[in-house]
This record gives sequence, structure tokens and C-alpha cells, in this order.
Amino acid sequence: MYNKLQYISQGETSKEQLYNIHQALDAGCKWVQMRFKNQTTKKTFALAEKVKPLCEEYLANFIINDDLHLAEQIAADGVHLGLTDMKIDEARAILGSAKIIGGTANTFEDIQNHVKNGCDYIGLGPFRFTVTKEKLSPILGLSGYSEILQKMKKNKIEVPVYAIGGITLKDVNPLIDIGIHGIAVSGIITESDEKEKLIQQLNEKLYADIIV
Ligand SMILES: Cc1ncc(COP(=O)(O)OP(=O)(O)O)c(N)n1
Ligand SMILES: Cc1nc(C(=O)O)sc1CCOP(=O)(O)O
Ligand SMILES: [Mg+2]
Repeated sequence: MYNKLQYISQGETSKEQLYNIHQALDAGCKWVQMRFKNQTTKKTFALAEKVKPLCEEYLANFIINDDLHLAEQIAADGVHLGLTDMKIDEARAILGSAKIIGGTANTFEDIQNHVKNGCDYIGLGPFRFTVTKEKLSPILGLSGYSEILQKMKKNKIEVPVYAIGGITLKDVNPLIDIGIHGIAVSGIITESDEKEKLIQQLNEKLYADIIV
């Protein structure tokens, strides 16, 4: 089962990215998606080369946003692909079955397509407005999520769905109650002054149903 909390990295420079990722790992994140937009191949490669051993040290999964070839080159654990990125089935043909491939969805039909094409998990969003990403798809809100998850159930589509977009601690319980598997967050972790406490609180809510 994939970790229920995915941290999506932030930072304007490689230094900031590395710092933020290191802080998130130190605070207990076990899954990092490196998202470093509008950079040269050389810069993203250099950053990924540093992030990979760091994630290994912290026993965290490491996936790359957008760039399948970078994920392949540095043998990351996988890749996250959006609706305008490389198609999931093409990516699967290149990466093989052992790697994680996540796909962005905004509608039930997106999820149907991704599952048909071999996607491992879905990033469904946006939950609400966020400044982290430009050109957002239509905002879903809790009712949008609920409608989509009900359609999945009716159609017996089983794939872990991660809520994304402006997620905060107070959103976790209602999202879990409607059947969301996990959350993918960026801003709340990057900006928190008490990252360890926040991650512990998020995990307590995300894993509340797991009996230990
Ligand atoms: C877990 C997760 N879900 C959705 C996204 C968004 O991907 P995409 O639509 O390709 O947008 P960018 O992140 O590339 O700007 C994601 N990255 N992760
Ligand atoms: C990267 C991304 N994708 C989204 C989508 O809706 O597809 S929302 C988003 C930003 C997530 O960061 P934050 O937790 O700071 O809002
Ligand atoms: Mg993308």
C-alpha cells in the first residue's frame, strides 16, 4: 500500500528545493514528488541526483513530476504525469510494471482512462484554489470528490485516490470519510514552522482506521 501522505516539493532554486525536501524528510515524510517546474534538464537532473540518495537514507519513495526520462535515467521509484504530460500507457511501456506511475484527474472519465492505461494511483484535484499551481482545472470541493468516488464504487474501479490542491489538516477527516486513500500536499508542509508535529497530525488522521 502506498504511503497516504505525498509531499510535493517546492522551491524557486535547486538549493531551496533540496532544503525543503530535506526538511520534509526530517519531519517524517515517506513519499516525495520532486516538482521543479520550468528548469533546464541539467538543473533538474542535478537536483534529482541529490534527492535520490536523500530519500533512500530516509526510506522514502521518490518520484519525479512530469519528466519520465529523468525518472528512468536516475532510477527513481516512479513518475507523476498530468493530463497534458506523456500518456500513462506510453510511460508504462517504458518504465515497466515495477515503477509507480501516478496520473492527474479532474473527472471520473479521467480516472477511467488512467486505470485502463495502467496507472497506479490518481491525484484528483483541485480540492480548492491553491497558488502552488497555475492553470487549475475546475475546483471539485468535497461534493465533487464524493460524486466521483461514488461513481468509482458503482463501476468497481479500485485505485488509490489522493486529494490534492489546497489541502489542510482539517480537510483530512471529511476526505477520508468519503473514501479518499491519501493526500498530496505542498504548501502546508513547506510553510509549516512545526513540520514534525503537522506530519504526525496528518498521519494520525490518515491512518486512524489502521489497528496497530
Ligand atoms: C499527486 C499529484 N496529483 C496531481 C498533480 C498535478 O499534475 P499536473 O496536472 O501534471 O500538474 P503539474 O504538477 O505538472 O503542474 C501532481 N503533480 N501530483
Ligand atoms: C501540483 C498540484 N496539482 C494540482 C491539481 O489540481 O492537479 S493542485 C497542485 C498544488 C498542490 O499544492 P498545495 O498543497 O500547496 O495546494
Ligand atoms: Mg505535470
